[in-house]
Order: sequence, then structure tokens, then C-alpha cells
Amino acid sequence: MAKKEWEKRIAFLGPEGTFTELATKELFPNDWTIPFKSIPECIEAVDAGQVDLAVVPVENALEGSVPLTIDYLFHEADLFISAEVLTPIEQNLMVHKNNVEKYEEIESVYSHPHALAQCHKYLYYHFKSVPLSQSSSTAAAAQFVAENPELCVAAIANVAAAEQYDLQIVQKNIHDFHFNHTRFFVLSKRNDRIERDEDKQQIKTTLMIKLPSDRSGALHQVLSVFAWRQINLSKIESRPLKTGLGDYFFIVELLEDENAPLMRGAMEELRTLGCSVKSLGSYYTYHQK
Ligand SMILES: O=C(O)C(=O)Cc1ccccc1
Repeated sequence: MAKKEWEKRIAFLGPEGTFTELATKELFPNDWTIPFKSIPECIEAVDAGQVDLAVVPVENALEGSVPLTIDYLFHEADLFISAEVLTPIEQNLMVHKNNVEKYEEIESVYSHPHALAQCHKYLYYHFKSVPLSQSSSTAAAAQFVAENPELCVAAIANVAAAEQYDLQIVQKNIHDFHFNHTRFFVLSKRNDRIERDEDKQQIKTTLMIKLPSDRSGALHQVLSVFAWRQINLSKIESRPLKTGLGDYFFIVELLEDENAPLMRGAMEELRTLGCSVKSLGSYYTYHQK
């Protein structure tokens, strides 16, 4: 496909039909979207300049963070968040059209680990002894089911994937909790934010903070830096530093612009306290309709 001059190249977790693709198309309906097989491949593509942006899942309302994304951003890449997209997630059980009649006898259910977990109760009550198989994405599971009609297996994926791979949905909306949303980050090598005035919302900044080792009260001090400036935290989470048990870094999300004087002061104070601070930038939230 020839690249048009005005298009941005945007990597997304593929293949076609993932929730990530739906989120990508929401924000970039007219750009050149390119599927990659895994989250690290999306991140590497933008890091290497092969694409302009990458869209990857980062957190689900039911299952929590996608550790691969968080850890890759901390340990492997030097990227910024240009925007986040919030997408409602509806999961469906689908089979090859040849297997619709016998779908209750499926021998395995394929999907992304988050999707399998989001349907845990449904699978427990309806397919208790059926083995679950993890795929790199929901659409990869749908593609596998489409390419193996001789296997009596099902995928959990969205309606777009059922259409893309010509599968039949046999059970709609099988996720266990009604409020099932996923956050996606739009990643860039440049620290610029995507601005679409119509649905621009609260600005947010994501910091990755490493505490000075073995000092009592260090986390309390970090939180105080934001507290007395009345900078609101919308998230705090720890992840292993991978250097030893008990060593962590913190992901802190703040409802303020990194360029605001109070935030600049906060970051400076954190460094004075011996923390290492990496800002992934400030960005707006977009809601998928
Ligand atoms: O596998 C997908 O379709 C993805 O985009 C990742 C994902 C998986 C489960 C819920 C939300 C996003």
C-alpha cells in the first residue's frame, strides 16, 4: 500500500480486529494503521522510528495493569505518552461456522489472558473442564479458530473480529462485570500531546519513580511532595525493579500538566530527596463511543 503524505504510520497490537485496533481507529480514522504481533513489537517499532506512533493496552478495569506494557516502558524504551483512549470492552464467544451446532462440545477456548480472565465466571459455569489457551490478542485467537475448522474450539473476542474472520458468535456479552473498560496508551518518541478540542478532557501526567534505597518513610515523602501542592493522584502502582525481591519502582499518575510550575517544583523536590524520576509526559484522555 502506498503511503499518503498526510498520513501518520501507527502501530497497533494486531492482527486486524483487536480492541487495540478499535481504539486506534477511534483516534486516527484517517491514518495508516499497521498491525504488529505483540506489545514489545509495537513499542520497538516506534522506538526504532519505523512508525510515528504505537497504540498498546495498558490497564483494564477488571484485570488491572498490562505488566508487559508498563515494564517495557520502564526497562526497555524511552517513549512518551501522547494520549490515552478509554474503550468499553464487550466479549463474545465465537466458533467456526462449521461448528455452530456443536459449540457446547468445544475442546478449548482461545483468547488473550485478560479476555479469558474477564469471562472467568462465564467459563467456570458453562465450560468448567474445558482447557483455556492463551493467545497474543483476542483477534489472534479468532484468526486461529478461523484457520482450524477441523478443531472444535472457540475464541473470545469482539464483534469486529467475528466479522473479520467470518466466525459465528454463539454467546454475546460474556464478560463477568458490566463496567469493563480498557485504557490504551498512544506512544511517541516525541513529547507532544494529541489535541482534539471536541472531547479533550482533564490533563494527566505519568511519572515512573524509583525511591532511594532503604530509607524509612521514602514513599510517604514522595506522596507528601504532591499532597501539600494539592496535586491529585489518579493512580499509584508498584512494579518489580527486577534487581531483587523487594525492589520496586512506582508508576504515579497525576491530574496536572508536567509543565505547571507546581509540577516542576514537585519533580525537582523528588530528585532532591534522592528519587530518580522519569516523566512519560502529559496527555489527554479520549473516550471511544
Ligand atoms: O487482544 C486484544 O484485542 C487487545 O487489544 C488487548 C486486550 C485484550 C483484552 C481486553 C482488552 C484489550
